[in-house]
Formats: sequence, structure tokens, C-alpha cells
Amino acid sequence: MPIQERRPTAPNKDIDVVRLRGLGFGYDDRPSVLRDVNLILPHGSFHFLTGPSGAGKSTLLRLMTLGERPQTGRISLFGQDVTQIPRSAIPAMRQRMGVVFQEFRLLDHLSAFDNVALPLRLNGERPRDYVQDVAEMLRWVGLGGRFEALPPSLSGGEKQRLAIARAVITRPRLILADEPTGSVDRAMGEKLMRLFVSLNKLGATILIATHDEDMAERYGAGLLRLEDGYLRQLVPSQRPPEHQPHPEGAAV
Ligand SMILES: Nc1ncnc2c1ncn2[C@@H]1O[C@H](COP(=O)(O)OP(=O)(O)OP(=O)(O)O)[C@@H](O)[C@H]1O
Repeated sequence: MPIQERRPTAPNKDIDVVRLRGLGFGYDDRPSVLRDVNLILPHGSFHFLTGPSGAGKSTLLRLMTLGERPQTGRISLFGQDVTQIPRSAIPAMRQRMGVVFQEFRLLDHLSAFDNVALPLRLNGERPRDYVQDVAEMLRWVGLGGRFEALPPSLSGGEKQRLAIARAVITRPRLILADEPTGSVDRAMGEKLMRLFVSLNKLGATILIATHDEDMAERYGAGLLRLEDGYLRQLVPSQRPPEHQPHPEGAAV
């Protein structure tokens, strides 16, 4: 397992990594996708977000990654209210999260290696400090022989694995992933889930959207369900002793 801590600084474990209060959001032709959504993701928690197709899982992740602004309610990330964050400040906030988008959003003109290295370059790291880590991560997700491949030449499952490698390479404190194992076979899906579990053990707060409600039980994670615009917590996140719950609990 290639996953080791990269950052020397310890996070503030007392701050809830995500706080959503009374979120409401809709599109022109679907005005009530999210209604009064409340959620707290404490440091080190691990949740799966489920719900029927079209329930708004991707929309909720898009609000949390600042790709859309809520029409009502507040969003706070890493203890900072970001509901009205200026557009110019969004890239810096996004750099603190690892996001796996449903449609991958890889950079087609960059090799697989350079796609994964990009977040480290943007963080100002030097190639000699990250080359080995990037190579090891690519090997771990089964792309050891595809360092130079451009994304358009990869299969759907390979693109998905590349997107995951890129999202986690900086060991972000918050990982938000939309159906991250939807395009791979079961064995690879289990392997990728072990990667998320390892990152969670290192302290990452994780939220994964999936159609598979059994995942939460399999991985001892919390289970959230979005239905008719409302978010309910079905199972709380179970975390190792070093990640004891915030007094307010995992979700509202
Ligand atoms: N950009 C958009 N413009 C208008 N409507 C949208 C847009 N994106 C999503 N919707 C609608 O909002 C609703 C929620 O969509 P969303 O993709 O968030 O659901 P989901 O739970 O992620 O679905 P799935 O499990 O099928 O991926 C759906 O009715 C969808 O048609």
C-alpha cells in the first residue's frame, strides 16, 4: 500500500471539515433538488451518500466543491464560511480537497503521469520530491504501464482510476467522490475502496456518492440517503479511537 502522509502539519481536529446548514438548491426546470439539507462531517469521518438516480447526489457534491452556489442556507469548509466566497478564492479552496467527478475532468493534453502530478506542481512541490510518489500511486491504481498515455486513449475504467489517483495524490484533508468505482470491475472497486479506507485512517474526511447502500456496512462507514430533496443519516460514521466524534455528532 503506497499511502503515507505527505504533509508535516497536523490538522485542527476540533473543526468540522464540512458544515451545511439549511441548504436549498434547484435548477430552472427542477426548482427543489435540495431542501433544507443539514450535514456535519467531522474530521476523520467516512460516509457514503446514497439515493435514487436523480435524487441530487451530484448536485450536493457540486455545492460542496463550490461549483454551484446554494439558493438558501450556508456552507462552511475547514471552519470557514464559503457560502459567498469570491470566485477568485475558489481555486485555492478547491486545492484543499480531493474531488473525483462523475465525468472525471482529466486534462486530455497531459499524460497520465502529468495529470496526477499537477496538483503537486500547483502546490509548489518540486519534481524530485514527488516523482516516486506519483509513479507508486499510478502503479497502485493499475496504471503502471500507462505513464505516458493521454486520457483520450484510456478506457472508462482507466480514466476513473486516473481521476482517483489525481484526487488523492496530495493526501487532501477532504475527499469528495462521485461514483468513484462505477466504471471498474468488482475486484478493482474493492482495491480502490481500500485506498479510500487507508486515507481515512490517515485522517482524511471522506464522502462518497454511490448507488450501493451495502458499501457502508462493508466498510464500517456512515450512511446518508438523499430522497425528495431531504438528507437523512441512516448510519453514523464509525471512526477509529484517534478520531473521536465531535460533541455535536456526525450529521444533523
Ligand atoms: N445542470 C443541470 N441543469 C438542470 N437540471 C439538472 C442539472 N444537473 C442535474 N439536474 C437535475 O437535477 C436532478 C438531480 O440530478 P443529480 O445529477 O444531482 O442526481 P444524482 O442523484 O447524482 O443522480 P445519478 O445517481 O443518476 O447520478 C435531476 O433531476 C437532474 O435532471
